[in-house]
Amino acid sequence: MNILSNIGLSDLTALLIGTSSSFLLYLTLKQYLRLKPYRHIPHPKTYGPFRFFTGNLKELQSLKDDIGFSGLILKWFNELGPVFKVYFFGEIIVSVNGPEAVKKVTIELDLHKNDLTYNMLAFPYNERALGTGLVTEINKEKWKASRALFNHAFQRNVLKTFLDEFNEKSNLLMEKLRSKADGKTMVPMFPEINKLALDIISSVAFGFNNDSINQNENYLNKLIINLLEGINELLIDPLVQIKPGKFKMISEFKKSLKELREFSRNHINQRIKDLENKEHVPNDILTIIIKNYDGDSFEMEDLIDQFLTFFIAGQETTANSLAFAILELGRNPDAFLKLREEVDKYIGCKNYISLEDLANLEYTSCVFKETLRKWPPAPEFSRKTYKEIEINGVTIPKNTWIMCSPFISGHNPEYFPEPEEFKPERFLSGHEFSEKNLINSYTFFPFSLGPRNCIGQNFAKIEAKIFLAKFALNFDFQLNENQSYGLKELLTLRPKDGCQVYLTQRNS
Ligand code: HEM
Repeated sequence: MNILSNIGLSDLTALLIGTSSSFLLYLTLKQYLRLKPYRHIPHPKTYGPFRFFTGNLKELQSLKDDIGFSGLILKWFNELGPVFKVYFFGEIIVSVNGPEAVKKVTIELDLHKNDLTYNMLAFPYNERALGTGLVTEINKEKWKASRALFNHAFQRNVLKTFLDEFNEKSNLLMEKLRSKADGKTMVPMFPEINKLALDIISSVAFGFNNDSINQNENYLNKLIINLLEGINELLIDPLVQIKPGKFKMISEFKKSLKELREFSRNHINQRIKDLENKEHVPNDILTIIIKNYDGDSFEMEDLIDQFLTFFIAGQETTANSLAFAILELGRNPDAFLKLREEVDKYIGCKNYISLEDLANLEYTSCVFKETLRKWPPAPEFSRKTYKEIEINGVTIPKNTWIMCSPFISGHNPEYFPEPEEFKPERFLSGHEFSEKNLINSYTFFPFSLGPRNCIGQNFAKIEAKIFLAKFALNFDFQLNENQSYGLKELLTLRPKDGCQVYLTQRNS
């Protein structure tokens, strides 16, 4: 007789109940032990019948677009203070805030990047995307070697040699915008600025004329958009891979990634060949990298990772911040007039803006900084503790995912009174806040700090100031009142409705 037939229905039920209870007990114990070392760190209120497990998942899942993840953690910071944890299942993130904490994490302890977050950019859907590029390289020694190579290419004296490209691409965009400046055509500025940023990085970093500004739909632009969308989906929903409704998007993602890597490979190979044949090549960032290329330490796939990294890091962030800048200038016409007064005085009718001219544009710089304070495109960055550490008197265990937030700091009224107001003046030298040293590297850090700060910050500042100056010299504008001023927070922070304006050619 089969042994199972001897077991009655009630025995089976008892067995099932017993097994499930043991499993639940096991899960509870596991979660208890996981949370135990963090019990002393406050966390936001949790909701739902399984909140012991799901933690703060419910609030994270019901994020309002207008606030975004950054707005939510700002709310939690205001409720809980400088060090708090957020958790869902076994994942625990400790948010640390305040100048001392930021200095400790980024400089004094120089913590490693957190592999969990950066792996989603490096190898999303088990495909090689940004791979071991500069942003996503976790191994410190390998990262150091590539950073040393790139540092040279991003020095101001090297960037100076690319000013023609920065000017030329901005002029092209101004020309295109002039054709729409009838006061009636609604112009979505974000996609236009995005194309500008793509064309500049293509030309300055990789020496090719992408010309997306003059095209409605650009091949490279489309591939990059598909790539970012795929990564974004994964970041907000780790279960996306098993959802049939998302299969098409994932397949588009994989196809675009393959094409992008192929495009990069061909371009790099061509440049290597041209250099070997002593052909004339542009003295761009790619040439600098290849000339310094050490075959022992870099493979072609590594170079492709870097190529893609610069395309993405160099485009999204700057484009987002410039779209926010136009939105803020539209809502603060006095600031726009001051900026224009300055560019009229120092640039006037010059078509070419030099580094010396840029140095005179102090108010324009302040407008860019104030935009980055309110709307840092990379609103958080994460690190991992490699040993137990103490921050603000709070012990944080080894192997903890730590988060620092330029967004929280930028909205802290202690350093930035009336943080919701757009006041570029607070960054003027001699202003009471700069005098009191309230605004410093540890309260304002949109480009991060320490060894892993943004290598492209000078690049971004040049691009931003040239664009803003030329825009103010050429146009008057009104915002489309019907647009939302909310946030869209995916991989980066951007204006929800993409900054819609009506342009008119300026009456001088
Ligand atoms: C407004 C514009 C920009 C902002 C706000 C910004 C912000 C940042 C931040 C916060 C980081 C640190 C990220 C982290 O720790 O995970 C970073 C890293 C990086 N950024 Fe930017 N970025 C901007 C523009 C650019 C541009 C124009 C480029 C290239 C041309 C660039 C290339 C990079 C690279 C390669 C890294 C990684 C550096 C490393 O780890 O060594 N960024 N950026």
